[in-house]
Amino acid sequence: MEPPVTDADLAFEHVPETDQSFENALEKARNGTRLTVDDAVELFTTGTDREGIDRQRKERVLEAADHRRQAVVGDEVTFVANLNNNVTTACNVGCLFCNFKDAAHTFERDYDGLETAGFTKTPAESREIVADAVERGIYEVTSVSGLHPGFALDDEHLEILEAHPDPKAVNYKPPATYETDLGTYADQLEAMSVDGVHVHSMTPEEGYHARRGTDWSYEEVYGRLQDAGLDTVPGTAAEILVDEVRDVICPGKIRTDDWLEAMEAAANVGLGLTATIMYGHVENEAHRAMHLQEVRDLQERVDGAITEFVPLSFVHQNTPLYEHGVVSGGASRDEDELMIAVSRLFLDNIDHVQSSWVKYGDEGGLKMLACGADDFMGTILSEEITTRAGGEHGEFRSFEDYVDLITSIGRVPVERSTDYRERRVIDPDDPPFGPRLGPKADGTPLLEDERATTGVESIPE
Ligand SMILES: C[S@@+](CC[C@H](N)C(=O)[O-])C[C@H]1O[C@@H](n2cnc3c(N)ncnc32)[C@H](O)[C@@H]1O
Ligand SMILES: Nc1c(NC[C@H](O)[C@H](O)[C@H](O)CO)[nH]c(=O)[nH]c1=O
Ligand SMILES: N[C@@H](Cc1ccc(O)cc1)C(=O)O
Ligand code: SF4
Repeated sequence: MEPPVTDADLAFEHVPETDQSFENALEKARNGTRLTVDDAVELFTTGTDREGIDRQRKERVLEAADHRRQAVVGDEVTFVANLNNNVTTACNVGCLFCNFKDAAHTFERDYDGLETAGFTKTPAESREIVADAVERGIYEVTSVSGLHPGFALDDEHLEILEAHPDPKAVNYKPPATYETDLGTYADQLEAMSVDGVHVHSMTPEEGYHARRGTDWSYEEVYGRLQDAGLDTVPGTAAEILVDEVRDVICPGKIRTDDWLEAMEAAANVGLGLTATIMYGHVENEAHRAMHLQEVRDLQERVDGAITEFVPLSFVHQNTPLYEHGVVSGGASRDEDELMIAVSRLFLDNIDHVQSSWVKYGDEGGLKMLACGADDFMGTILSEEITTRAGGEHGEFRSFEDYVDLITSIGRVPVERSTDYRERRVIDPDDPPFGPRLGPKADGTPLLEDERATTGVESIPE
């Protein structure tokens, strides 16, 4: 066997070295001049002229980002009443940062090994889960899944894959090979479209899977998905948009150019987008800055279709990267704060920066709202990706939790739709707080149910 790669072995072409100074970069950030990659590197590192993070300089970066947030979006902190309904954990892509996946062969009918800990849902099961949640008042379903070899876009795609001369080469096995029939992407999207609920699904990696073995363009694919009920696309699978980093953490995944092409195509057919970065593993500050540049450029090309930027702090505990000793942990709190702040300052064409309580917890999440973030994610009801990687911040936040948390830092709680077009300011003195924007949202609180009882933190004083 090959010896494991370690931090020390990673000789990247891109390193955090610049001709810029920290003070110049900060001055530009404060006066609103568009930042360059070098400026961002200076801010991320709090100056390449010094080793480690300089706390005083860091505070000045955070303050500049907090001012910018105030100028762009004011004091409102938004969140959405949503549900995560991921369809399957079966995936053979093998990303080394991921513990959401389970080897696809463990889902086959004739597999006789240990029962898989993962799941596959039929379209009918998905529909029931979404219908229950809509009944409780949610109005968005986020659905991201493993790349199950039996998953195809629609019946026509299935026929093409069936006729393929080398199905293995296109990561295809007939759905009948598997214990549970998950239907097609179109079936799942149609099933989840209950009562006009907003369906946020089909990352660029899933978009790629939905066209494998065909000559369809991403426009064709996203157009068909939209017809089946897709409303917006989560910009995950971005990880770090620099191929030398992808080569280490996700060699089986689509490359940077493919990710950008898929996002642009989704926007071209009229779908809204979010964008993410998954940071805190092997990448350095130059990679983070280059990623921000890719996202800012993409936002120009798609004419503002990206509604929010979501920094996802790498959760290391149960992942191959950590278990194989490639990394010794995730991002530090200082790095998390700087990630949010530099995102706010660099991405001058994206209005909203999300603070993820799944990744940072309540206390950490509130801190991020003072470092440039203005959105606090959603109620989600269920969470598998972070939890399976070892995250411990739970799977649910109620509207009561949100109102308590947001008012505790003197900001204004606002319920929003996924695309931010609908907003409702919540009066903290007038409970119950909702949700109220959904088809069945009559203001009744979304109470915690048995699926969502793990690890919900108490609200900080
Ligand atoms: C688990 S995948 C599911 C969708 C699809 N398989 C894909 O890769 O796009 C969604 C995203 O979760 C994030 N993710 C996975 N494992 C993570 C971890 N350990 N820490 C933080 N984020 C993680 C990654 O950014 C990944 O793109
Ligand atoms: N940040 C995470 C999300 N974000 C999704 C949001 O809840 C919402 O769907 C989005 O803001 C739509 O605009 N979801 C997760 O499951 N985990 C996260 O860490
Ligand atoms: N589900 C992803 C996060 C995510 C989903 C949708 C988004 O729009 C943004 C982020 C995770 O847990 O890592
Ligand atoms: S991140 Fe997505 S593609 Fe990669 S292994 Fe996990 S589920 Fe599969």
